[in-house]
Order: sequence, then structure tokens, then C-alpha cells
Amino acid sequence: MNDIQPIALPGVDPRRPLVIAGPCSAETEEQVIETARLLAAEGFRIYRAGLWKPRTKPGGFEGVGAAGIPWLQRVRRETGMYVSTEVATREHVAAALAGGIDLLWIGARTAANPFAMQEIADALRGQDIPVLVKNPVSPDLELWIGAIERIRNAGIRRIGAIHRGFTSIDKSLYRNHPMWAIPIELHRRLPSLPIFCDPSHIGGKRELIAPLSQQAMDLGFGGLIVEAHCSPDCAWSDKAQQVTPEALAYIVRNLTIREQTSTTENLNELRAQIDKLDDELLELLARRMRVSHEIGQYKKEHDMPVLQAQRYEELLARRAAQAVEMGMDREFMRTVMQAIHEESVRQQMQVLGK
Ligand SMILES: O=C(O)C(=O)C[C@]1(C(=O)O)C=C[C@@H](O)C=C1
Repeated sequence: MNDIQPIALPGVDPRRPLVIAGPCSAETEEQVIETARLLAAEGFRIYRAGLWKPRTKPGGFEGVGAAGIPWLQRVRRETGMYVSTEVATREHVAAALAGGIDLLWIGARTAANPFAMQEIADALRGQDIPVLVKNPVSPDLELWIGAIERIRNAGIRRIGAIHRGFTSIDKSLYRNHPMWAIPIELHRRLPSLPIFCDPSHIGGKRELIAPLSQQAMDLGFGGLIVEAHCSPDCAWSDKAQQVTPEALAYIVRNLTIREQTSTTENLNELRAQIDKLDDELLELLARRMRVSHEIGQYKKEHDMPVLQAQRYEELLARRAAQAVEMGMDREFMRTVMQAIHEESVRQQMQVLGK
């Protein structure tokens, strides 16, 4: 997939962040036009508005559908902005293409369904339009890459990914957990694919748009897709996470975009320290595995099972608490200990199997 091209739109500054902004849903012609006018006045160039809204439960506002396409055409005519919307079926694609929509995105629930993705990809075959694919609701990188691959296999070359976070049971801070490791891994696997952050859906609240956007910039994301509404508190959907165009302009203006890639003597010295510490870590891990091997031998001779659940539980709890005291994250340490234990168990299984 190294033939993926940037989302270059004539007349739009290609420097990051490329910002796509607009209301969650197109509600009325007035709201669509008013929001677009305010955004254009702040210098935003790419407009978004959902016409077909996949709602979790029936009864919510499901969008105005194709009736909103002439409103987006008016946005284009009157503000000069590019316009974009979400598509979830072949009929949506056909209506959007016939209506001259400039950019399409595919939602998280659709991206999770290979049949729906294939249907959309087939409807896009032979077209030259930028397409952005949101991450599936579950943290499944392969499914996300698969969805992107289907679009690419249909001949689309200007493709981007949208990171909108992942469904999580714990809604205390985020509406959708960012799990940054997943878009980081996506970038490692597909370095030419631009990634857009959707801080509105990750955060679910307007206060989180600025910090999440900054984090995305610091992780090298190419763009942002953000919900903005002329009157957020009156929005028909997702009102808590929408901001006014003025507030969005303020947030974007205040982002720090760090682009420096050259290193200095100082950084090289610090990296040398990291390399040395990693050597020591590996040496220690190898020593730990050798001891684990010996325990495996003992277990074989004494007919003991490999998994010692109580001992494992104790060491997980002890090291997680110790990590917190040492200024590290509890969950991080649990993940490290789980990985070490998994390898230790695997090696002991081999000893028992010999
Ligand atoms: O304590 C043991 O019995 C071990 O084999 C060591 C070890 C570990 O790697 O820490 C490995 C497997 C057990 O489930 C518990 C702990």
C-alpha cells in the first residue's frame, strides 16, 4: 500500500494540521450555511456535515439524508469550501458522487463490517475522490487496515485514516478510549497514510478537544476532523462535543506544531544512555528466563503445573504497586509483567514437553 497519496486539495495549505470542520449533523439549511460561513471566515477550508447518521439506538435524529446535498452544494458555492460527508451504503456513495461532494469518510461501525466496506469500495471503483476511513469501534488494527485496503483495491489513492477512539466500558474521561498505541502502530505499518484525529468523538466533551488535538500533533498526525456548530448547545446530536467555529479557530491557532527532526549532541548522549539501559534490561530478562527454565525443570520432576495462579497474582499486584511508588503507571507495569509471565510460561511449557 505504498502508493497511497496525500489528501492534497488545490488551494488548501498542505501543512499540518489539515482541518476538516463542521457540524456533527446537517440539521437545517440555515444551520449548515451559517456554520460554514463562520468557519470560512476563520480560514477553514474543508467542511464536514453528517447527512446519514448511524445512531446507536433507534429514535435519535438519523440525519436529513440526500435532502442535505443541495445545502452542501450551497456551502461550496457561497464559501468556496470543500465539502465532505459520511457514507455507509452504495446508495449514499452514489448520491454523494452525483452531488459533487469533494471528500467522503466512512464511519466506525461501517469500517467494522467487511461486507459494508466492500459494498462501498465497489461503489467507489473508478472514482478519484479522497476517502477517509475511521477506525472500527473495537481496537482491531487488522480490521482497520483491511477496511483501508478494500478502498485502495478499488483504485482510490488519496486515502486517510481517522482515529476516533475505541469503545470502552470505562467512560470516566473519554467517550471513546484513544488507545494511542493503535494509530502509532498503524503509522508504523503504513507510513505514507495520513492520519486524522477526531478529538470530538474521542473526548465526547468540548474541553478535551484542545488537549487531544495537541497530543495528536505531538504524535505526528497529519490532520484533525472536528465537530463545530454555529450554536453548539442547540445541536440535534452530540451537543456536548461541538464547539463554535470561533472556539475551534482559537484551539487550532494555539496548537504547537513541532516539526524538528535533526538531533543534537545532547539528544545523542541521552539516546546512548537509553541504549545502554535497554542492554541491561535485556540482560536481566534473559537471566530471569534462565531461572524460569530451572523452575520448569523442577516442576517437571515434581509433577507441578506450569501456571501458579496465586504466585502470579501476587507478583502482578506487588510490582504494579511498586511501579506507582516509582512514578510509573500501574497499568503499564501490569502489561509488562503480563508479557514477561507469558514468555516465562511459554518457555516452561517447552521444558515440560521435552
Ligand atoms: O513461580 C513460579 O512457579 C514460576 O514458574 C515463575 C513464574 C514467573 O515467571 O514469575 C512463572 C509461572 C507461574 O505462573 C508463576 C510465576
